Amino acid sequence: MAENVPANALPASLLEAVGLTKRFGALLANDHVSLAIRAGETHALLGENGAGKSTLVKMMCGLLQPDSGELLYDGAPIVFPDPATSRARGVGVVFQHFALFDALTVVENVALGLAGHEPLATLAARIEDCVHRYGLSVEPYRRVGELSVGERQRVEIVRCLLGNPRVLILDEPTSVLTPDESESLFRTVDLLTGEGRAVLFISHKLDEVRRLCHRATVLRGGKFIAEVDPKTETASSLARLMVGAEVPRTPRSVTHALGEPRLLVNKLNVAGDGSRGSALHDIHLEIRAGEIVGIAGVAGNGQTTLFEALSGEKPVVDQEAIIIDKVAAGGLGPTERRALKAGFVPEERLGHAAAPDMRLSDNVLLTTHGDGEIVRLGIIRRSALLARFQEIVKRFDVRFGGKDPKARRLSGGNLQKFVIGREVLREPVLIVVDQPTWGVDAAAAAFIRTTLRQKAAEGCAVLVISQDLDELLEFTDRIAVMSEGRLTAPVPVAETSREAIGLAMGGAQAAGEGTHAA
Ligand SMILES: Nc1ncnc2c1ncn2[C@@H]1O[C@H](COP(=O)(O)OP(=O)(O)OP(=O)(O)O)[C@@H](O)[C@H]1O
Repeated sequence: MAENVPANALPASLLEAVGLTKRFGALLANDHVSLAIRAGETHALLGENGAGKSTLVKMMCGLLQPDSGELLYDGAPIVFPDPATSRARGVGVVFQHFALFDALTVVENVALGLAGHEPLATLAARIEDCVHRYGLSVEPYRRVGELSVGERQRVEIVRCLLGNPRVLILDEPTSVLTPDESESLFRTVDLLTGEGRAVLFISHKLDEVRRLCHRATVLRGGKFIAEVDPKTETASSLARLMVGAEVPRTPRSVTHALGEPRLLVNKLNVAGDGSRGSALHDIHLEIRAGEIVGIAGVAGNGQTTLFEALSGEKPVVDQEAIIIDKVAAGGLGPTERRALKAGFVPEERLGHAAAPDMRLSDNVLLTTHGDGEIVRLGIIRRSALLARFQEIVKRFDVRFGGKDPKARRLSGGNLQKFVIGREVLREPVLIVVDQPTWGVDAAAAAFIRTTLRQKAAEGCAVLVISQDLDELLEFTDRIAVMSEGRLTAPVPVAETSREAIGLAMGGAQAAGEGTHAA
Protein backbone atom coordinates (compact mmCIF):
# COMPACT_ATOMS: atom_id res chain seq x y z
CA MET A 1 0.00 0.00 0.00
CA ALA A 2 1.05 3.63 0.34
CA GLU A 3 4.74 4.51 0.85
CA ASN A 4 6.05 7.02 3.33
CA VAL A 5 6.46 10.53 1.96
CA PRO A 6 10.03 11.81 2.48
CA ALA A 7 10.13 14.51 5.16
CA ASN A 8 11.67 17.10 2.84
CA ALA A 9 8.87 16.65 0.31
CA LEU A 10 5.90 16.88 2.63
CA PRO A 11 2.84 18.19 0.85
CA ALA A 12 1.08 21.11 2.50
CA SER A 13 -1.73 20.50 4.94
CA LEU A 14 -5.15 20.57 3.35
CA LEU A 15 -7.16 20.72 6.52
CA GLU A 16 -5.72 21.47 9.92
CA ALA A 17 -7.18 21.63 13.41
CA VAL A 18 -5.22 23.91 15.70
CA GLY A 19 -5.80 23.63 19.44
CA LEU A 20 -9.48 22.71 19.15
CA THR A 21 -11.31 22.54 22.46
CA LYS A 22 -14.88 21.39 23.07
CA ARG A 23 -16.65 21.04 26.38
CA PHE A 24 -20.00 19.32 27.04
CA GLY A 25 -21.02 20.49 30.50
CA ALA A 26 -18.35 19.22 32.86
CA LEU A 27 -16.81 16.93 30.23
CA LEU A 28 -13.85 18.18 28.23
CA ALA A 29 -14.36 16.11 25.07
CA ASN A 30 -11.46 17.79 23.17
CA ASP A 31 -8.71 19.62 25.00
CA HIS A 32 -6.48 21.71 22.67
CA VAL A 33 -6.33 19.03 19.98
CA SER A 34 -4.26 19.66 16.85
CA LEU A 35 -4.17 17.56 13.72
CA ALA A 36 -3.07 18.27 10.15
CA ILE A 37 -4.26 16.25 7.16
CA ARG A 38 -2.08 16.48 4.07
CA ALA A 39 -2.94 16.05 0.42
CA GLY A 40 -2.35 12.50 -0.76
CA GLU A 41 -2.23 10.89 2.67
CA THR A 42 -4.38 8.55 4.68
CA HIS A 43 -4.24 9.80 8.22
CA ALA A 44 -5.54 7.61 11.04
CA LEU A 45 -7.32 9.03 14.05
CA LEU A 46 -7.05 6.60 16.94
CA GLY A 47 -8.38 6.51 20.47
CA GLU A 48 -10.48 4.35 22.74
CA ASN A 49 -14.24 4.78 22.97
CA GLY A 50 -15.10 8.26 24.12
CA ALA A 51 -11.55 9.58 23.47
CA GLY A 52 -13.06 12.43 21.46
CA LYS A 53 -12.52 11.34 17.84
CA SER A 54 -16.06 12.00 16.59
CA THR A 55 -16.16 15.32 18.45
CA LEU A 56 -12.99 16.40 16.64
CA VAL A 57 -14.38 15.29 13.29
CA LYS A 58 -17.66 17.10 13.94
CA MET A 59 -15.72 20.31 14.58
CA MET A 60 -13.69 19.78 11.42
CA CYS A 61 -16.84 19.66 9.30
CA GLY A 62 -18.96 22.33 10.99
CA LEU A 63 -21.37 20.01 12.77
CA LEU A 64 -20.08 21.36 16.08
CA GLN A 65 -18.42 24.69 16.78
CA PRO A 66 -15.25 24.64 18.91
CA ASP A 67 -15.15 26.57 22.19
CA SER A 68 -11.65 27.65 21.22
CA GLY A 69 -8.97 26.90 18.64
CA GLU A 70 -9.28 27.24 14.88
CA LEU A 71 -9.39 25.40 11.58
CA LEU A 72 -7.05 26.09 8.69
CA TYR A 73 -7.96 25.14 5.14
CA ASP A 74 -5.17 25.39 2.58
CA GLY A 75 -3.21 27.18 5.30
CA ALA A 76 -5.77 29.96 5.84
CA PRO A 77 -8.17 30.25 8.82
CA ILE A 78 -11.69 29.11 8.02
CA VAL A 79 -14.97 28.75 9.89
CA PHE A 80 -17.46 26.11 8.80
CA PRO A 81 -20.79 27.28 10.25
CA ASP A 82 -22.47 24.03 9.19
CA PRO A 83 -21.74 20.77 7.31
CA ALA A 84 -23.29 22.10 4.09
CA THR A 85 -20.58 24.76 3.96
CA SER A 86 -17.73 22.34 4.65
CA ARG A 87 -19.17 19.96 2.06
CA ALA A 88 -19.33 22.74 -0.52
CA ARG A 89 -15.70 23.56 0.26
CA GLY A 90 -14.64 19.95 -0.28
CA VAL A 91 -14.77 18.24 3.11
CA GLY A 92 -16.91 15.09 3.00
CA VAL A 93 -17.72 12.91 6.01
CA VAL A 94 -19.14 9.40 6.26
CA PHE A 95 -20.37 8.93 9.83
CA GLN A 96 -20.79 5.71 11.80
CA HIS A 97 -24.55 6.15 11.93
CA PHE A 98 -25.97 6.64 8.50
CA ALA A 99 -28.54 9.23 7.49
CA LEU A 100 -30.52 7.34 4.86
CA PHE A 101 -34.23 6.84 4.37
CA ASP A 102 -35.16 3.15 4.18
CA ALA A 103 -38.23 3.72 2.03
CA LEU A 104 -36.32 5.52 -0.72
CA THR A 105 -34.01 4.16 -3.37
CA VAL A 106 -30.29 4.83 -3.40
CA VAL A 107 -30.58 7.47 -6.09
CA GLU A 108 -33.49 9.19 -4.28
CA ASN A 109 -31.46 9.28 -1.07
CA VAL A 110 -28.49 10.76 -2.88
CA ALA A 111 -30.73 13.35 -4.59
CA LEU A 112 -32.03 14.53 -1.20
CA GLY A 113 -28.55 15.61 -0.16
CA LEU A 114 -27.87 17.62 -3.31
CA ALA A 115 -28.76 21.18 -4.05
CA GLY A 116 -30.69 21.75 -7.30
CA HIS A 117 -33.00 19.41 -9.18
CA GLU A 118 -30.85 17.01 -11.14
CA PRO A 119 -33.05 14.45 -12.98
CA LEU A 120 -32.86 11.05 -11.25
CA ALA A 121 -31.71 9.31 -14.44
CA THR A 122 -28.73 11.68 -14.79
CA LEU A 123 -27.89 11.26 -11.14
CA ALA A 124 -28.14 7.47 -11.42
CA ALA A 125 -25.70 7.62 -14.34
CA ARG A 126 -23.30 9.71 -12.23
CA ILE A 127 -23.60 7.17 -9.41
CA GLU A 128 -22.81 4.33 -11.83
CA ASP A 129 -19.81 6.27 -13.05
CA CYS A 130 -18.49 6.92 -9.55
CA VAL A 131 -19.11 3.30 -8.54
CA HIS A 132 -17.18 2.12 -11.56
CA ARG A 133 -14.29 4.54 -11.06
CA TYR A 134 -13.72 3.73 -7.40
CA GLY A 135 -14.64 0.05 -7.44
CA LEU A 136 -17.65 0.40 -5.15
CA SER A 137 -20.61 -1.89 -5.55
CA VAL A 138 -23.85 0.10 -5.35
CA GLU A 139 -27.05 -0.26 -7.36
CA PRO A 140 -28.81 3.12 -7.80
CA TYR A 141 -32.36 1.79 -8.01
CA ARG A 142 -32.36 -0.52 -5.01
CA ARG A 143 -34.39 0.51 -2.00
CA VAL A 144 -32.14 1.39 0.94
CA GLY A 145 -34.34 -0.63 3.28
CA GLU A 146 -33.20 -3.78 1.45
CA LEU A 147 -29.50 -3.04 1.87
CA SER A 148 -27.09 -4.45 4.41
CA VAL A 149 -25.14 -2.09 6.64
CA GLY A 150 -22.05 -2.54 4.43
CA GLU A 151 -24.04 -1.60 1.33
CA ARG A 152 -25.53 1.42 3.10
CA GLN A 153 -22.07 2.56 3.95
CA ARG A 154 -21.07 2.40 0.30
CA VAL A 155 -24.10 4.54 -0.53
CA GLU A 156 -22.87 7.13 1.97
CA ILE A 157 -19.38 7.01 0.46
CA VAL A 158 -20.74 7.43 -3.06
CA ARG A 159 -22.92 10.30 -1.89
CA CYS A 160 -19.80 11.96 -0.49
CA LEU A 161 -17.67 11.30 -3.56
CA LEU A 162 -20.25 12.85 -5.86
CA GLY A 163 -19.43 16.13 -4.11
CA ASN A 164 -15.83 15.73 -5.33
CA PRO A 165 -14.25 16.18 -1.86
CA ARG A 166 -10.62 17.12 -1.32
CA VAL A 167 -10.77 15.71 2.20
CA LEU A 168 -12.77 12.58 2.96
CA ILE A 169 -13.36 11.64 6.59
CA LEU A 170 -14.35 8.03 7.22
CA ASP A 171 -15.60 7.32 10.74
CA GLU A 172 -15.01 3.62 11.45
CA PRO A 173 -15.72 2.56 7.88
CA THR A 174 -14.62 -1.06 8.21
CA SER A 175 -16.31 -2.03 11.46
CA VAL A 176 -19.31 -3.37 9.54
CA LEU A 177 -17.46 -4.75 6.54
CA THR A 178 -16.35 -8.25 5.69
CA PRO A 179 -12.63 -8.79 5.01
CA ASP A 180 -13.29 -8.68 1.25
CA GLU A 181 -15.36 -5.52 1.53
CA SER A 182 -12.62 -3.94 3.64
CA GLU A 183 -9.97 -4.84 1.06
CA SER A 184 -12.05 -3.25 -1.64
CA LEU A 185 -12.52 -0.13 0.49
CA PHE A 186 -8.74 0.08 0.98
CA ARG A 187 -8.31 0.01 -2.79
CA THR A 188 -10.82 2.84 -3.07
CA VAL A 189 -8.95 4.82 -0.40
CA ASP A 190 -5.66 4.29 -2.24
CA LEU A 191 -7.25 5.50 -5.47
CA LEU A 192 -8.52 8.61 -3.72
CA THR A 193 -5.19 9.51 -2.11
CA GLY A 194 -3.48 8.71 -5.42
CA GLU A 195 -5.59 11.52 -6.89
CA GLY A 196 -4.18 13.90 -4.28
CA ARG A 197 -7.17 13.80 -1.95
CA ALA A 198 -6.68 13.40 1.78
CA VAL A 199 -8.42 10.74 3.84
CA LEU A 200 -8.92 10.85 7.60
CA PHE A 201 -9.53 7.29 8.70
CA ILE A 202 -11.00 6.47 12.10
CA SER A 203 -10.68 2.83 13.06
CA HIS A 204 -10.29 0.54 16.03
CA LYS A 205 -8.71 -2.12 13.82
CA LEU A 206 -5.04 -1.45 14.34
CA ASP A 207 -3.70 -3.97 11.85
CA GLU A 208 -5.54 -2.31 9.01
CA VAL A 209 -4.40 1.12 10.20
CA ARG A 210 -0.80 -0.11 10.03
CA ARG A 211 -1.32 -1.33 6.48
CA LEU A 212 -3.27 1.56 5.09
CA CYS A 213 -2.28 4.77 6.85
CA HIS A 214 0.74 7.06 6.46
CA ARG A 215 0.38 8.75 9.82
CA ALA A 216 -1.72 8.29 12.92
CA THR A 217 -2.83 10.76 15.56
CA VAL A 218 -3.69 9.23 18.91
CA LEU A 219 -6.19 10.82 21.33
CA ARG A 220 -6.76 9.77 24.92
CA GLY A 221 -9.31 11.33 27.26
CA GLY A 222 -9.87 14.22 24.82
CA LYS A 223 -6.17 15.08 24.62
CA PHE A 224 -3.60 14.73 21.85
CA ILE A 225 -1.19 11.97 22.90
CA ALA A 226 1.05 11.35 19.90
CA GLU A 227 1.48 11.46 16.16
CA VAL A 228 3.18 8.31 14.92
CA ASP A 229 4.06 6.43 11.78
CA PRO A 230 1.77 3.40 12.13
CA LYS A 231 4.01 1.28 9.91
CA THR A 232 6.79 1.42 12.48
CA GLU A 233 4.40 0.55 15.34
CA THR A 234 2.82 -2.76 16.26
CA ALA A 235 -0.89 -3.23 16.90
CA SER A 236 -0.11 -3.60 20.60
CA SER A 237 2.14 -0.53 20.79
CA LEU A 238 -0.66 1.51 19.18
CA ALA A 239 -3.19 0.04 21.60
CA ARG A 240 -0.89 0.93 24.49
CA LEU A 241 -0.74 4.53 23.29
CA MET A 242 -4.52 4.66 23.08
CA VAL A 243 -5.30 3.03 26.39
CA GLY A 244 -2.21 4.02 28.38
CA ALA A 245 -1.83 0.38 29.53
CA GLU A 246 -1.57 -3.13 28.14
CA VAL A 247 -4.71 -4.40 26.41
CA PRO A 248 -5.96 -7.78 27.68
CA ARG A 249 -6.79 -10.62 25.30
CA THR A 250 -10.00 -12.61 25.46
CA PRO A 251 -9.41 -15.91 27.25
CA ARG A 252 -9.95 -18.86 24.94
CA SER A 253 -12.80 -21.20 25.51
CA VAL A 254 -12.44 -23.05 28.81
CA THR A 255 -13.48 -26.65 28.71
CA HIS A 256 -16.69 -27.21 30.57
CA ALA A 257 -19.53 -29.65 30.10
CA LEU A 258 -22.35 -28.43 27.90
CA GLY A 259 -25.89 -28.49 29.26
CA GLU A 260 -29.36 -28.71 27.76
CA PRO A 261 -30.16 -27.11 24.40
CA ARG A 262 -31.21 -23.52 25.09
CA LEU A 263 -31.98 -22.73 21.47
CA LEU A 264 -33.29 -25.14 18.89
CA VAL A 265 -34.02 -23.95 15.40
CA ASN A 266 -35.74 -26.58 13.36
CA LYS A 267 -36.63 -26.25 9.67
CA LEU A 268 -36.98 -22.50 9.97
CA ASN A 269 -38.27 -21.00 6.74
CA VAL A 270 -39.04 -17.34 6.40
CA ALA A 271 -40.25 -15.78 3.17
CA GLY A 272 -38.40 -12.73 1.89
CA ASP A 273 -40.67 -9.74 2.31
CA GLY A 274 -39.25 -7.78 -0.56
CA SER A 275 -37.90 -5.16 1.80
CA ARG A 276 -35.09 -5.53 4.30
CA GLY A 277 -33.57 -8.96 4.75
CA SER A 278 -33.60 -12.02 2.55
CA ALA A 279 -35.58 -15.23 2.87
CA LEU A 280 -34.39 -18.06 5.13
CA HIS A 281 -34.37 -21.63 3.88
CA ASP A 282 -34.59 -24.62 6.13
CA ILE A 283 -32.39 -23.37 8.97
CA HIS A 284 -31.30 -25.89 11.59
CA LEU A 285 -29.31 -24.91 14.64
CA GLU A 286 -28.82 -26.13 18.17
CA ILE A 287 -27.01 -24.19 20.88
CA ARG A 288 -26.57 -25.77 24.26
CA ALA A 289 -26.08 -24.17 27.64
CA GLY A 290 -22.43 -23.25 27.92
CA GLU A 291 -21.50 -22.72 24.31
CA ILE A 292 -20.97 -19.86 21.93
CA VAL A 293 -21.89 -20.41 18.32
CA GLY A 294 -20.81 -17.86 15.73
CA ILE A 295 -22.47 -17.12 12.40
CA ALA A 296 -20.17 -15.75 9.73
CA GLY A 297 -21.25 -14.44 6.37
CA VAL A 298 -21.26 -11.55 3.99
CA ALA A 299 -23.86 -8.99 5.08
CA GLY A 300 -27.19 -9.27 3.33
CA ASN A 301 -27.29 -13.07 3.20
CA GLY A 302 -30.13 -13.44 5.67
CA GLN A 303 -28.41 -12.60 8.97
CA THR A 304 -30.82 -9.75 9.67
CA THR A 305 -33.84 -11.93 8.89
CA LEU A 306 -32.46 -14.67 11.14
CA PHE A 307 -31.92 -12.20 13.98
CA GLU A 308 -35.45 -10.85 13.56
CA ALA A 309 -36.95 -14.34 13.40
CA LEU A 310 -35.11 -15.31 16.60
CA SER A 311 -35.98 -12.11 18.45
CA GLY A 312 -39.65 -12.32 17.49
CA GLU A 313 -39.64 -9.16 15.39
CA LYS A 314 -40.42 -11.18 12.28
CA PRO A 315 -43.38 -13.56 12.51
CA VAL A 316 -42.64 -17.25 12.17
CA VAL A 317 -45.61 -19.42 11.21
CA ASP A 318 -44.35 -22.70 12.64
CA GLN A 319 -44.46 -22.53 16.44
CA GLU A 320 -41.97 -25.41 16.72
CA ALA A 321 -39.42 -23.86 14.36
CA ILE A 322 -37.86 -21.95 17.26
CA ILE A 323 -37.62 -23.53 20.69
CA ILE A 324 -36.18 -21.43 23.50
CA ASP A 325 -35.36 -23.34 26.65
CA LYS A 326 -37.81 -26.14 25.75
CA VAL A 327 -40.68 -23.74 24.96
CA ALA A 328 -42.01 -23.57 21.39
CA ALA A 329 -41.51 -19.90 20.66
CA GLY A 330 -42.06 -19.47 16.92
CA GLY A 331 -45.29 -17.55 17.39
CA LEU A 332 -44.16 -15.50 20.37
CA GLY A 333 -43.37 -11.80 20.17
CA PRO A 334 -40.19 -10.14 21.50
CA THR A 335 -41.55 -9.46 25.01
CA GLU A 336 -42.78 -13.04 25.42
CA ARG A 337 -39.40 -14.33 24.28
CA ARG A 338 -37.66 -12.06 26.75
CA ALA A 339 -39.92 -13.50 29.42
CA LEU A 340 -38.29 -16.85 28.57
CA LYS A 341 -35.03 -15.17 29.57
CA ALA A 342 -33.77 -14.59 26.06
CA GLY A 343 -31.77 -11.42 25.34
CA PHE A 344 -31.25 -9.81 21.95
CA VAL A 345 -28.72 -7.22 20.79
CA PRO A 346 -29.43 -6.06 17.22
CA GLU A 347 -26.82 -4.76 14.82
CA GLU A 348 -28.00 -1.16 14.72
CA ARG A 349 -27.50 0.24 18.16
CA LEU A 350 -28.96 3.70 17.50
CA GLY A 351 -32.55 3.45 16.34
CA HIS A 352 -33.02 -0.30 16.86
CA ALA A 353 -31.26 -1.26 20.10
CA ALA A 354 -31.67 2.18 21.64
CA ALA A 355 -34.10 5.05 21.07
CA PRO A 356 -31.87 8.04 20.21
CA ASP A 357 -33.91 10.73 21.96
CA MET A 358 -34.69 8.80 25.11
CA ARG A 359 -32.48 9.09 28.15
CA LEU A 360 -30.24 6.13 28.84
CA SER A 361 -32.18 5.13 31.95
CA ASP A 362 -35.41 5.03 29.93
CA ASN A 363 -33.62 2.99 27.30
CA VAL A 364 -33.03 0.38 29.99
CA LEU A 365 -36.79 -0.01 30.15
CA LEU A 366 -37.05 -0.97 26.47
CA THR A 367 -35.95 -4.54 27.14
CA THR A 368 -36.55 -4.91 30.86
CA HIS A 369 -40.19 -3.87 31.17
CA GLY A 370 -41.35 -7.47 31.17
CA ASP A 371 -38.85 -8.71 33.73
CA GLY A 372 -40.93 -8.07 36.87
CA GLU A 373 -38.15 -6.44 38.79
CA ILE A 374 -38.37 -3.04 37.16
CA VAL A 375 -42.05 -2.93 36.23
CA ARG A 376 -44.53 -4.49 38.65
CA LEU A 377 -48.30 -4.54 38.13
CA GLY A 378 -47.83 -2.06 35.31
CA ILE A 379 -46.02 0.45 37.53
CA ILE A 380 -42.44 1.46 36.78
CA ARG A 381 -40.26 1.17 39.87
CA ARG A 382 -38.06 4.16 39.19
CA SER A 383 -35.54 3.31 41.90
CA ALA A 384 -35.05 -0.22 40.51
CA LEU A 385 -34.70 1.23 37.00
CA LEU A 386 -32.07 3.72 38.10
CA ALA A 387 -30.23 1.06 40.08
CA ARG A 388 -30.08 -1.17 36.97
CA PHE A 389 -29.00 1.76 34.82
CA GLN A 390 -26.17 2.59 37.23
CA GLU A 391 -25.11 -1.04 37.42
CA ILE A 392 -24.86 -1.26 33.61
CA VAL A 393 -22.83 1.95 33.50
CA LYS A 394 -20.49 0.80 36.25
CA ARG A 395 -19.96 -2.82 35.23
CA PHE A 396 -19.62 -2.06 31.53
CA ASP A 397 -17.63 1.13 31.98
CA VAL A 398 -20.05 3.18 29.87
CA ARG A 399 -18.58 6.68 29.69
CA PHE A 400 -20.51 9.86 28.90
CA GLY A 401 -20.93 13.45 29.96
CA GLY A 402 -23.75 14.42 32.38
CA LYS A 403 -25.83 12.14 34.58
CA ASP A 404 -28.32 10.51 32.26
CA PRO A 405 -27.92 11.74 28.66
CA LYS A 406 -30.03 10.87 25.66
CA ALA A 407 -28.74 7.78 23.86
CA ARG A 408 -27.70 9.82 20.81
CA ARG A 409 -25.22 11.76 22.97
CA LEU A 410 -23.08 8.68 23.63
CA SER A 411 -20.04 7.82 21.57
CA GLY A 412 -20.68 4.78 19.36
CA GLY A 413 -18.59 2.33 21.38
CA ASN A 414 -20.03 3.46 24.69
CA LEU A 415 -23.57 2.98 23.41
CA GLN A 416 -22.61 -0.52 22.27
CA LYS A 417 -21.28 -1.33 25.76
CA PHE A 418 -24.57 -0.02 27.18
CA VAL A 419 -26.84 -2.20 25.01
CA ILE A 420 -24.73 -5.31 25.64
CA GLY A 421 -24.70 -4.59 29.38
CA ARG A 422 -28.47 -4.07 29.41
CA GLU A 423 -29.03 -7.58 28.04
CA VAL A 424 -26.30 -9.34 30.00
CA LEU A 425 -27.54 -7.99 33.35
CA ARG A 426 -30.97 -9.44 32.66
CA GLU A 427 -29.28 -12.80 33.35
CA PRO A 428 -30.47 -14.41 30.10
CA VAL A 429 -30.31 -18.14 29.39
CA LEU A 430 -29.96 -17.34 25.71
CA ILE A 431 -28.36 -14.28 24.21
CA VAL A 432 -28.32 -13.46 20.51
CA VAL A 433 -25.92 -10.69 19.53
CA ASP A 434 -25.54 -9.21 16.07
CA GLN A 435 -22.09 -7.56 15.60
CA PRO A 436 -21.14 -7.49 19.31
CA THR A 437 -18.09 -5.27 19.02
CA TRP A 438 -18.99 -2.98 16.14
CA GLY A 439 -17.15 0.29 16.74
CA VAL A 440 -15.82 -0.81 20.09
CA ASP A 441 -12.18 -0.18 21.00
CA ALA A 442 -9.74 -3.05 21.55
CA ALA A 443 -9.98 -3.05 25.35
CA ALA A 444 -13.78 -2.78 25.40
CA ALA A 445 -14.09 -5.44 22.66
CA ALA A 446 -11.99 -7.81 24.77
CA PHE A 447 -14.22 -7.00 27.74
CA ILE A 448 -17.43 -7.72 25.78
CA ARG A 449 -16.08 -11.03 24.48
CA THR A 450 -14.88 -12.04 27.92
CA THR A 451 -18.29 -11.17 29.37
CA LEU A 452 -20.06 -13.31 26.76
CA ARG A 453 -17.62 -16.14 27.53
CA GLN A 454 -18.42 -15.79 31.20
CA LYS A 455 -22.14 -15.91 30.47
CA ALA A 456 -21.58 -19.12 28.53
CA ALA A 457 -19.57 -20.57 31.41
CA GLU A 458 -22.51 -19.78 33.70
CA GLY A 459 -24.82 -21.83 31.48
CA CYS A 460 -26.08 -19.32 28.95
CA ALA A 461 -26.24 -20.23 25.25
CA VAL A 462 -24.74 -17.50 23.11
CA LEU A 463 -25.29 -16.87 19.41
CA VAL A 464 -22.99 -14.31 17.83
CA ILE A 465 -23.59 -12.99 14.33
CA SER A 466 -20.49 -11.18 13.15
CA GLN A 467 -18.78 -10.11 9.98
CA ASP A 468 -15.50 -10.05 11.82
CA LEU A 469 -14.01 -13.47 11.15
CA ASP A 470 -11.09 -12.89 13.48
CA GLU A 471 -13.52 -12.19 16.27
CA LEU A 472 -15.48 -15.37 15.60
CA LEU A 473 -12.31 -17.46 15.42
CA GLU A 474 -11.07 -15.88 18.64
CA PHE A 475 -13.94 -16.53 21.00
CA THR A 476 -16.65 -18.82 19.67
CA ASP A 477 -16.79 -22.61 20.07
CA ARG A 478 -18.42 -23.47 16.76
CA ILE A 479 -18.90 -21.49 13.58
CA ALA A 480 -21.61 -21.73 10.94
CA VAL A 481 -21.80 -19.74 7.74
CA MET A 482 -24.81 -17.97 6.30
CA SER A 483 -25.04 -17.73 2.54
CA GLU A 484 -28.11 -16.84 0.51
CA GLY A 485 -30.44 -17.56 3.38
CA ARG A 486 -28.97 -20.98 4.15
CA LEU A 487 -26.89 -21.94 7.14
CA THR A 488 -24.11 -24.52 7.12
CA ALA A 489 -23.78 -26.91 10.06
CA PRO A 490 -21.69 -25.29 12.81
CA VAL A 491 -18.15 -26.68 12.92
CA PRO A 492 -15.84 -26.62 15.97
CA VAL A 493 -13.43 -23.72 15.61
CA ALA A 494 -10.44 -26.05 15.89
CA GLU A 495 -11.67 -27.99 12.86
CA THR A 496 -12.12 -25.08 10.48
CA SER A 497 -10.01 -22.31 8.99
CA ARG A 498 -10.34 -18.83 7.56
CA GLU A 499 -10.11 -20.32 4.07
CA ALA A 500 -12.86 -22.89 4.64
CA ILE A 501 -15.13 -20.25 6.13
CA GLY A 502 -14.31 -17.85 3.31
CA LEU A 503 -15.27 -20.49 0.75
CA ALA A 504 -18.54 -21.20 2.52
CA MET A 505 -19.26 -17.47 2.65
CA GLY A 506 -19.12 -17.54 -1.12
CA GLY A 507 -21.72 -20.31 -1.19
CA ALA A 508 -19.58 -23.48 -1.08
CA GLN A 509 -20.40 -25.90 1.73
CA ALA A 510 -16.83 -25.96 2.93
CA ALA A 511 -17.01 -24.89 6.57
CA GLY A 512 -18.96 -27.95 7.58
CA GLU A 513 -19.69 -31.43 6.41
CA GLY A 514 -23.33 -30.87 5.55
CA THR A 515 -25.96 -28.25 5.86
CA HIS A 516 -28.28 -29.71 8.43
CA ALA A 517 -27.13 -31.72 11.40
CA ALA A 518 -26.24 -29.19 14.08
N1 LIG B 1 -23.51 16.25 22.22
C1 LIG B 1 -22.93 15.75 23.30
N2 LIG B 1 -23.37 16.05 24.54
C2 LIG B 1 -22.77 15.56 25.64
N3 LIG B 1 -21.70 14.73 25.61
C3 LIG B 1 -21.24 14.37 24.41
C4 LIG B 1 -21.82 14.85 23.19
N4 LIG B 1 -21.12 14.33 22.16
C5 LIG B 1 -20.15 13.56 22.69
N5 LIG B 1 -20.22 13.59 24.04
C6 LIG B 1 -19.29 12.91 24.96
O1 LIG B 1 -17.97 13.30 24.60
C7 LIG B 1 -17.06 12.20 24.75
C8 LIG B 1 -16.31 11.98 23.46
O2 LIG B 1 -17.21 11.41 22.54
P1 LIG B 1 -16.81 11.07 21.03
O3 LIG B 1 -18.07 10.61 20.35
O4 LIG B 1 -16.09 12.21 20.45
O5 LIG B 1 -15.82 9.84 21.26
P2 LIG B 1 -15.16 8.85 20.19
O6 LIG B 1 -13.69 8.89 20.43
O7 LIG B 1 -15.64 9.17 18.82
O8 LIG B 1 -15.70 7.44 20.69
P3 LIG B 1 -16.16 6.08 19.86
O9 LIG B 1 -14.92 5.38 19.45
O10 LIG B 1 -16.91 5.30 20.91
O11 LIG B 1 -17.06 6.51 18.73
C9 LIG B 1 -17.90 11.01 25.19
O12 LIG B 1 -17.78 10.89 26.59
C10 LIG B 1 -19.32 11.40 24.80
O13 LIG B 1 -20.28 10.81 25.66
